[in-house]
Amino acid sequence: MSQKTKISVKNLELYYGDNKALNGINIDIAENEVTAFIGPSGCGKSTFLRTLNRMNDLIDNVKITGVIKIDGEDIYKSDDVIKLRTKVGMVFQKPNPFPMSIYDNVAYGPKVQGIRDKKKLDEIVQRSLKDAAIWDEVKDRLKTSALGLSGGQQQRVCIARAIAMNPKVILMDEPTSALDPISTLKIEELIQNMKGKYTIVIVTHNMQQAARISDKTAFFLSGEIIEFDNTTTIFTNPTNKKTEDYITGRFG
Ligand SMILES: Nc1ncnc2c1ncn2[C@@H]1O[C@H](COP(=O)(O)OP(=O)(O)OP(=O)(O)O)[C@@H](O)[C@H]1O
Repeated sequence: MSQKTKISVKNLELYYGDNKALNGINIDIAENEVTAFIGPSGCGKSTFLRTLNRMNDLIDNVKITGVIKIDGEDIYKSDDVIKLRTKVGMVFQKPNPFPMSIYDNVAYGPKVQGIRDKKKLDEIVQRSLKDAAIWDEVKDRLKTSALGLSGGQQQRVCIARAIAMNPKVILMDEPTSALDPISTLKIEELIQNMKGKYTIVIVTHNMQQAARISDKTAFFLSGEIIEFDNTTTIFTNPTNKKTEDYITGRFG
């Protein structure tokens, strides 16, 4: 497994107005691994995840200080947010396919990028749906609406839509919290199969899920990272008493 740093964060602070939501965040996220963020509600996991592709830029009154580098480039120094979001894709809590066909959902991004060749688009759609482990279920109904799929299938189409942009990093904000256990298992298997090819950062409320699928885990509390280590260490032998209290269910 590669240990190269993909995302390096130094002294990150984030304010919503006067409210400090992230405080002194320092973390190096390894390339092609799965990194999980856990912690109680409101501790800043989603806020931090959103800083990694500048989604917080869309919110009024947000102030960010510190440095986030991806592949050594300061992402807040560049004006090209579109390029950043192409490289750093995102999958949300609730499956949010566009109200269009399965094919068009996946081909949408590549078309916006200027790819017009039908054969090339067919290839991208097929590869992305295969990589998202949903090809076999949808290959005979590509032209039907994505909204007609089950929630779990919709979420895999959304993952295919992210993959179609050829990202290097995929951010997932509680991607299974709206899904049933079987769909959750399929997404977890998919995440396992995607690592090695993508750097995946996932926010999850489900500690068993973090333990099952991630290589590294960061435990957040009140806008700070309390502990960050190999997932097995966090769950079996944490250094910090607060981590231990959280993972043993004493609070949160
Ligand atoms: N758009 C926003 N405007 C103002 N404050 C916000 C905004 N989004 C989040 N916050 C605040 O920032 C803090 C961190 O929220 P965040 O959603 O990042 O936490 P979280 O750990 O992801 O929580 P949850 O697990 O419940 O999703 C909270 O106090 C929250 O109220």
